[in-house]
Amino acid sequence: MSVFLPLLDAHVGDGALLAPLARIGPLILPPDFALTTSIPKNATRYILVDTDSSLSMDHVISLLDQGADKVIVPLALAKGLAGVVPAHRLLLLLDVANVSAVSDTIRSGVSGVLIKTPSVDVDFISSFTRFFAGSSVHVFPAASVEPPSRSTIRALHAANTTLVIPASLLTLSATDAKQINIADAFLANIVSDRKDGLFPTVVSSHLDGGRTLGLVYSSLESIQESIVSGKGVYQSRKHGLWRKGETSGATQDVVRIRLDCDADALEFSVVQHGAGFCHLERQSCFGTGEVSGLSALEHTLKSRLESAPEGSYTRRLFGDPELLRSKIMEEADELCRADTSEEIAFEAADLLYFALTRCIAGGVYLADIARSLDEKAKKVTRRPGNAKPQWTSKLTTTEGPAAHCAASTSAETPKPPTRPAATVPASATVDGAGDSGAPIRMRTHDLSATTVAERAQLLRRPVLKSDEMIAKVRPIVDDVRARGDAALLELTAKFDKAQLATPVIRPPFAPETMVLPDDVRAAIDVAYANIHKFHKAQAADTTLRVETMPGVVCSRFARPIARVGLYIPGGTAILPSTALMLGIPAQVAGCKEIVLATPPRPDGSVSPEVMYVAQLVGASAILKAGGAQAVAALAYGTASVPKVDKIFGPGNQWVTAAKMLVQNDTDALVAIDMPAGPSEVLVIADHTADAAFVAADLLSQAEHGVDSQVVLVTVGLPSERIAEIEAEVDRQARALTRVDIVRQSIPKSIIVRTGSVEEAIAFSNDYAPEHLILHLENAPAAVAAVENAGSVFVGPYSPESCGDYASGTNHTLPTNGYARQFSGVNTLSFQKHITSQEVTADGLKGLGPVVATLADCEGLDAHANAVRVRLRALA
Ligand SMILES: NC(=O)c1ccc[n+]([C@@H]2O[C@H](COP(=O)([O-])OP(=O)(O)OC[C@H]3O[C@@H](n4cnc5c(N)ncnc54)[C@H](O)[C@@H]3O)[C@@H](O)[C@H]2O)c1
Ligand SMILES: N[C@H](CO)Cc1c[nH]c[nH+]1
Repeated sequence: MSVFLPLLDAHVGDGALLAPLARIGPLILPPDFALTTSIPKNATRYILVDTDSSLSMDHVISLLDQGADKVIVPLALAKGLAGVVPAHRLLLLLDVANVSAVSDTIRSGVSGVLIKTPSVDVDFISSFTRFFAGSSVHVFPAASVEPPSRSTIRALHAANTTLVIPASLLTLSATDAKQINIADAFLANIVSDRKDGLFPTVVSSHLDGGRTLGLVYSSLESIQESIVSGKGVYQSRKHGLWRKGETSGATQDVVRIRLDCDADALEFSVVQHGAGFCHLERQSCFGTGEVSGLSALEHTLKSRLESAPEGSYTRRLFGDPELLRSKIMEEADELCRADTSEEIAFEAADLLYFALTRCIAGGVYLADIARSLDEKAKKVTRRPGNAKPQWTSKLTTTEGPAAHCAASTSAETPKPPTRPAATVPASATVDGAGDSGAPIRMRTHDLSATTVAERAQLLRRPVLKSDEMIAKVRPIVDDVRARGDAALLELTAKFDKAQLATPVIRPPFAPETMVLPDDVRAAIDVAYANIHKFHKAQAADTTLRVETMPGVVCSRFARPIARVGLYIPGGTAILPSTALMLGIPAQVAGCKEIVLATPPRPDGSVSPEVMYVAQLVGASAILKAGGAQAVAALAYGTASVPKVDKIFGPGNQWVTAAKMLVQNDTDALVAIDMPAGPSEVLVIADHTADAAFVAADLLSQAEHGVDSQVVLVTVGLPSERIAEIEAEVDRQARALTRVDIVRQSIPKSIIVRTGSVEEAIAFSNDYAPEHLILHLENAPAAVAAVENAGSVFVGPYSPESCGDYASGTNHTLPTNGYARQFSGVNTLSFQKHITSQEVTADGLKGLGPVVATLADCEGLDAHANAVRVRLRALA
């Protein structure tokens, strides 16, 4: 049981308390601060969801999934969560007045309670702990503004309760009338049964599964210093204070300090550096201290990475990632085929050797793997755990088209691993082999039979609520804002699995980073030319001048936005086309700083296609980061990332929410292009439509992401024709490399039956699609009725793909119904307009009295005076 629990909030000063507190027990944190990277990795986190919080049950569960150890929730939430979340992860937040109102069901569904009381009255508190026999009871005197005394902490502990102390009452300095030193609080209960007053202290190795390293002694002074410094400091019975490793270099990082059950001995869990803990230069004072098994392998691999002898096989593996990959696959296969227990152990050992080599090469150690396992064990939401199709299919090596760019790269060029291959299973073959799942179907609705409410429901998109997403991205944005590059690099390692030395690269970009097959380069060049031509024609490069009255000339002229950030998504697909669509108008508009941000691949590189486009559009920097962290870095700038004035580009919900968040922060002083979201298309089809064309158009958007939505609006089509289109969707979908994504997006999509072109267009105008495709007998005539759409594709030979890549129009378009009020990205999005006016003396004689009268009317004398003082001078 902890001696006390600190309650922290996002305003915990400079954060100096965090690491020392994390060494001595769990931290209580508010939800928006709980998962930020400034919380030490070794911290045990209890998240306090206060009574006035609007957090949903799903959100609370997601906090546990993301690694919170426990959540402390009010009664209303506890009622829903008890039985859903394991009791040992759930604590109940209660006001002392409501203690007796807690039902037995709730009591058995939680492992403890945090009770808010006005003050600390130990007798009173003891009287109600019986309601929670067998549970942990934490007491929070919410109104208290004075620090607790050590005797209060002791008394509460004796009553089997733990005191909660807000961070504002805790200090690293000496205890005074306003704050208590954290070591004083931690040691409030400690008693020595020795004459010299010291405490026996067991030192164990955090990395070697808690192996005992030795026995030492601690004093109050040494413990205090260890808590604050995080280094192993003890009390030598002969020489006084002993800072371990001060002379030998064998220092220790303290991960955790614990008191034993009767508070007369301690355990220090440490990471030992140098020759070892023992003065005989051994790991442990008990035995020779030689490590074996996985720890021994880790030691060997680490030293091989630093300096492997010539001819070492491990050295060859570190230098040849392809060989290492093949060996991992081979050994995994052999392990699955092994029969006897001996064979299984033998093959598993081989697999672990290659797997650990992969980890060490990537800077990952056993402790990181253990941490990841622990994090996974904390997840409350379980996945079905089905194998990805390429591992269940008999045909395991089908290469999807995504492999094309890399596959056709010349032999000398290192083959860039294409991200889609890693995240999207290349599962299906053209005949759909390997996938015998249910038909891939949309839901059909007849517009004439729907109520007003049902119609409104059809117009909605299947996206998460933006306020929930904003709450999720806020800690990431705050972290990058506070810690700049350090946070950016950590988040990139976390979410994109790339270990970078620096997040930014600047031109000239190395030619070997842009090596492309000839056909890909030529296609990019044609797309560049078309998009450039169309966007150049949009540039506002002449000054508008209008003489509104004699002698009063008003003008308007455009200037480029100086610094722009262009987000190029990279989670599930590489999108050089988006780099073209954002980079070209920025270049045409004359923006001086063009920062292109995109998530790096796990090896830290950016795809050669995106690199090539970056060079074509004259990017001044490439930020190798994705998600909310990239958006935050662009908005606030870091030591290496230039701050920008406007952020453009599509992205997943993390990107979109972060854009919305920074846009609303006046400190960031940053604009965004539009609230873009998951891709969507609405296709209107009549009797002239080709079923295969229609199906292909629907799927071209459905493959973008699981949250993409596609809508088919039919005009007077009988059921058999609709069935024909549905069969085409199913057949074509099974042939796609991204069939797994389509399987999730298509069922969320709809077919809407209408009786006329007018009815169909009216529905489309209400839906305001990002893309509108017209498969109509007289498609060009229908365009006149289109009121709301991002971009329109007219007639059977205008697939949306042309606009996505190369016809010349832009593909960064408003989604989620925003086409009602936003245009797609265009050259003017990168410019701002300045107005000016020049009024002659005669002009002022005519206009001045009008202005003065209006200023008088508003009671703004100084405004009127600015005119009258001149009119008097002219009189
Ligand atoms: N409207 C358009 O013009 C257009 C064009 C192209 C793509 N898109 C859309 O862009 C999106 C691209 O999404 P994507 O995921 O492939 O790439 P992305 O680059 O938008 O997102 C990847 C990043 O998301 C972050 N992320 C992922 N999971 C996270 C988590 N759990 N916590 C915190 N951060 C997390 C990571 O930092 C990662 O780098 C799709 O929805 C697609 O439909 C839209
Ligand atoms: N269809 C996307 C816009 O919604 C853009 C895109 C990129 N690559 C292919 N298509």
